[in-house]
Amino acid sequence: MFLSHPNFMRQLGLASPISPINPHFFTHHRSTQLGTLRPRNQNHNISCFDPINSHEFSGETKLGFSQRKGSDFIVGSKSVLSVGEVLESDGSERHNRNVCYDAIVIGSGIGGLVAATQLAVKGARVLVLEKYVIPGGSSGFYQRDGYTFDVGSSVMFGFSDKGNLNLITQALEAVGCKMEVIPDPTTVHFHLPNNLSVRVHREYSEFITELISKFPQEKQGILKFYSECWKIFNALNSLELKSLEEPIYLFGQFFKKPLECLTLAYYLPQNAGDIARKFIKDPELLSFIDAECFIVSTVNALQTPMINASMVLCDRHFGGINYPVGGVGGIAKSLAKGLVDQGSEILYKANVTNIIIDDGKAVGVRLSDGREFFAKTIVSNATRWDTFGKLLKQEDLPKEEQNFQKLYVKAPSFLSIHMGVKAEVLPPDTDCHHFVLENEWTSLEKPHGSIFLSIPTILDTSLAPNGRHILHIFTTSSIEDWVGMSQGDYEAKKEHVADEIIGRLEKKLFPGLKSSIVFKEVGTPKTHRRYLARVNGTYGPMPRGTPKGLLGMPFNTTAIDGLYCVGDSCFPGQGVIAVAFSGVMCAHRVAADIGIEKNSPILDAALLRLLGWLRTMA
Ligand SMILES: NC(=O)c1ccc[n+]([C@@H]2O[C@H](COP(=O)([O-])OP(=O)(O)OC[C@H]3O[C@@H](n4cnc5c(N)ncnc54)[C@H](O)[C@@H]3O)[C@@H](O)[C@H]2O)c1
Ligand SMILES: CC(C)=CCC/C(C)=C/C=C/C(C)=C/C=C/C(C)=C/C=C/C=C(C)/C=C/C=C(C)/C=C/C=C(\C)CCC=C(C)C
Repeated sequence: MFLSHPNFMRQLGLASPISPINPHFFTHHRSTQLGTLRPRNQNHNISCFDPINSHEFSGETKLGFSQRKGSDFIVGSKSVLSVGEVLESDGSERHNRNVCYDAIVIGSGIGGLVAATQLAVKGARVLVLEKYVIPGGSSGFYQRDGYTFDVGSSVMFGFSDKGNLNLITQALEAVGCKMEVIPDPTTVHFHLPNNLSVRVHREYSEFITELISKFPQEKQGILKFYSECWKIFNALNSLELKSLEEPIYLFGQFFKKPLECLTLAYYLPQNAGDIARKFIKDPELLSFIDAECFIVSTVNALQTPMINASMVLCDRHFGGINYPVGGVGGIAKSLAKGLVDQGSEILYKANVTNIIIDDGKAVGVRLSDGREFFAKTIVSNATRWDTFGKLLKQEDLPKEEQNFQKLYVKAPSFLSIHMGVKAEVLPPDTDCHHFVLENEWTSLEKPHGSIFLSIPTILDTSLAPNGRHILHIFTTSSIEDWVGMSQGDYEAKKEHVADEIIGRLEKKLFPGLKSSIVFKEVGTPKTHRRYLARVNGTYGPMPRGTPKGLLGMPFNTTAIDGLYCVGDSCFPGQGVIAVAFSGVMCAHRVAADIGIEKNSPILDAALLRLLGWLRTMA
């Protein structure tokens, strides 16, 4: 029912229940029968996913890929039956609790995929269970009428070939993949109140010169604030990044890089707005710093952890923002393929409804169709609210989760408009990414107050038909504004709000925009809730008040033995690079717990107690 719903099909990029996003993906699987199980036939020489000329799923015999139960797909190189299942002589499947994986990962967002691939390369047997039909979650893609749209933002941090913080590049490299990227000369072009226009150039000196030219009286303040960010970024960039919950690594880093670790420990409980106020007095410049933080945290600078702010305000100049050729969706596809190449598996259309607990330990999962899978550890890439509110049927929320929910609320979702427009509507030299807040600084955090706009076809023309550009417009929006109305009212409201937002962009940036539209599709928080399986369509946690920097953010372990969380409701929060780091940390902690990385139970217990205590100070 879910799959055949017309909106669902349209969101997926499927014209009808059987027509594919990517023809190669489905055609080959439909041709395979459950009964025609093929022997394992690995081919590790397959090159990485090429999202444009996509044939990566085309060789079902290459990857051991088969259709199951008429509609579900398991991708893996071992066999078409998963390890927890046994084929009976009558052809039926039964589940075998004795055969199990090292880890089951619920969800294939970038957080889940990085955790899974990192574990797989350490030698673990991993099964990823994804509710949707392709990997990536909010970093996925969909195709329509010759356009390839990124589901979420197109601004990719951590995708350079430099330093230690290029976590997307490293995650791909770990599984033998490399994607071609296009350097973005401008991270974002701000269009702000009082006609303040600032371009964040790739070159740090150009950006600083431009900002100082707008606020000459604050030259020293600007230099000091951004230098403080560099101090933190350089400290981060000097560390080997692994689990901060694993004492042998953590103490080892303190021993090897004491100054850098102490720098990070010092800034861990601090927020960017407080530090900016030490050096800057001009209220408009402080509002600009708010906008700088808002675009990556959906809150102002006073609520944005200084470590996170430094990470993004510097990486954009250090490694630069780089866009993957063929679209953001190629990252998840490459990781999923890399996972399979390592001998692990991914099962699509696998909706986990329960985490199975045995004697207080997470031991397996149950799907909506009744199938069960078992593993030594369970990693949830669903949000913490979904994990503890839906997948675990516990009466009492563990104390740690109560604390998390006391400190953090669900960040709003987005209204997103994906459009195809006639190319001539864009003036020459239009930047790829824009942030628009026209009149009042006070509207920054209000629903629909500010507008994000990405035009990825400025960088990669292959994403749209000839003579067309993609405009991906989004603005924060809450689910409360979209529920409790008839379907007709809902559709009318979507059209009305989208028209208003497009009108604002027409006035501010592109005269004639409305009449240049050749394709338009509008998604609301309900769309995000439905297709990303995220409660209220939220894009992660947002501090309820003023946080103590990152101190209150939970890491990956949970109060349930054997259960870990990964993704944006874990340290360090929202963002592809942030969830990639959460995946790296999670894989390291899980690997230590299952004995494939060094561990020390005594130090573990001491560190976990210390971290728990530190969080209570947040
Ligand atoms: N430019 C950018 O930085 C950018 C772009 C896109 C996304 N993002 C970020 O990515 C972050 C989210 O990444 P993430 O890895 O935490 O998660 P995600 O929401 O992207 O992916 C979670 C995946 O888990 C699946 N899932 C959830 N519940 C499930 C269940 N019960 N059974 C099976 N599958 C289930 C979903 O279908 C989804 O594919 C967001 O914070 C967003 O900021 C950032
Ligand atoms: C443990 C203890 C207690 C202590 C110790 C000390 C130490 C050693 C520490 C350490 C630490 C660390 C390592 C940390 C780390 C961190 C990190 C890595 C972080 C990161 C972060 C990131 C982020 C936040 C990101 C984000 C991003 C985003 C969100 C993005 C988005 C985008 C967008 C939306 C775009 C826009 C668009 C337009 C404008 C159009």
